[in-house]
Amino acid sequence: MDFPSRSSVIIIGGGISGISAAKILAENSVDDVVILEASDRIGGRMRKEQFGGVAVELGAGWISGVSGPQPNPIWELAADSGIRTCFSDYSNARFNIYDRSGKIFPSEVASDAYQKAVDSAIQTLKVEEKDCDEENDSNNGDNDSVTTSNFRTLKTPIELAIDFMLHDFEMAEVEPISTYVDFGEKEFMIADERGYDYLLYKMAQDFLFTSEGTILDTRLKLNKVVRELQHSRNGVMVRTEDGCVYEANYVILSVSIGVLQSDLLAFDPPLPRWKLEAIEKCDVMVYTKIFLKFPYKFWESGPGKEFFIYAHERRGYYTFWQHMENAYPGSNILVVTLTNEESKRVEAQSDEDTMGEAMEVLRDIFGPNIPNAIDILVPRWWNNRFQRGSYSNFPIIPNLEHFHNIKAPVGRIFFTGEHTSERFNGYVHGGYLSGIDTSKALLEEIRKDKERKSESQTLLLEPLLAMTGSLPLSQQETVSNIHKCDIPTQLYLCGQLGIPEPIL
Ligand SMILES: Cc1cc2nc3c(=O)[nH]c(=O)nc-3n(C[C@H](O)[C@H](O)[C@H](O)COP(=O)(O)OP(=O)(O)OC[C@H]3O[C@@H](n4cnc5c(N)ncnc54)[C@H](O)[C@@H]3O)c2cc1C
Repeated sequence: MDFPSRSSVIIIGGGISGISAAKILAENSVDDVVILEASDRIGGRMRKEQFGGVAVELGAGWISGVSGPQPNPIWELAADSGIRTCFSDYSNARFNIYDRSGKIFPSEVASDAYQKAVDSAIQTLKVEEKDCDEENDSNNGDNDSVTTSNFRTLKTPIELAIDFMLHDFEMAEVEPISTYVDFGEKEFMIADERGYDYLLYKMAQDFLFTSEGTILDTRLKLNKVVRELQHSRNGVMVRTEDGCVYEANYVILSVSIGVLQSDLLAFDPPLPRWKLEAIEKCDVMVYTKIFLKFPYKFWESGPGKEFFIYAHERRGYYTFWQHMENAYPGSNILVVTLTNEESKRVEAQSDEDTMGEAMEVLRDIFGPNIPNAIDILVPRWWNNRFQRGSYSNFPIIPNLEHFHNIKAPVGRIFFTGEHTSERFNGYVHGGYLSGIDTSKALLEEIRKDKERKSESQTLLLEPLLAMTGSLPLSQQETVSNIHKCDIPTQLYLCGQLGIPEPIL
């Protein structure tokens, strides 16, 4: 029988949180860490793909909050790696709202609508705050039902505009206000052929890759879909879909909140109720960027025109558009962002149908004579079983117990990932910082464990040595050398010698 390979720590998932966790462990001399990654690459939700002649970011694309006194740490990593970025300001989108006849809302209407949306959002916050106070009331899972039901039936232009601002707020809901408080407001977009995930490869180059750039497969195992985690007496057994078994003293689980909510992973013993509740309470946002390539540019691309909004009665229907001229001049690519139910609907239909719908919208805005798109790229984050959504979305009013429980370890399984970041959930920097925090917590646990072991070793030795004289000579030698053995071996010897095991 093959024994499972054993290491100090297994990290499940090779996104930014898993890689930053591995880096901290490597820097602290925990050398036998193994990363099991389900897909054929590292990066997770940082993912570029070639489309229309350029590298587009299907997942994370922006570095948020780079203008505060203390910059977002990802901004520093980007600067160190020399990755190209460009300034991107979607706040101007509110002045480029088109109705279905292609007319732009007057700027006073847009400003007024924006103010009303802010007021309404504040109202919603108050309702959420009240809900939070009544925490134990049953939750029907429809957090924004007040907002949605109030605005779905409104039809006048100004009300329609408010609705689209609220949609924008919904998208922004994932951006905890604390990000701006800490790091400042400005956002930069990745505009580099190497992609956002290049930062991860740079970060991992010393411990996951050889100097020639090939993967150190003792440390990083790709295409390993973990299906089961089983606590054993002094570690965790991890089983993958291809039938392999790995064992470690500890596991860091960095899969997304969507995966935790799905049935991809089985736990033995099952996760405790408090953990399951925390996982269930966390919303998963689906956010989809659809890329369309055109033979030539027919949209405006001057200052303040990077983003535009389409106002349709159906909220969130091909609402939020961006051209890629700033990032990739001459690429003739438009991006439209969908969220939640619209994302799921579009994921379920053919790309051809999606292209047809998007073209209809663009013809409403720019008239019938614009050219057809020549290519489309529709990422499917919701249907990807290694993601099941785009990012976590906590209620705006945070519940500290919830945050505590979502990241708290269960036995020897430690949890990390953007959803475990109290302040920056939903973000790349949330993932990055959570990986660091989790590794530090694990290092502390390893230190305490060592202390406990040396105490219990003494505990074990004392009764054994006291008995030495009464043992036959052949066994006395075994006992005098027993301190050289690890605890499991000592326990085994106790059994062999008929000495009762001390309670450790
Ligand atoms: C469309 C989109 C746009 C975004 N835009 C931005 C943005 O502009 N700025 C920003 O800061 N953030 C953005 N984000 C969020 C950001 O991408 C994430 O917060 C961050 O990348 C999460 O990192 P993570 O390590 O927590 O998780 P992940 O990147 O999801 O890493 C988890 C890893 O676990 C692996 N895995 C899953 N299940 C298993 C299993 N059973 N066995 C083994 N491995 C498994 C996955 O394949 C994945 O590689 C965006 C995300 C999306 C999807």
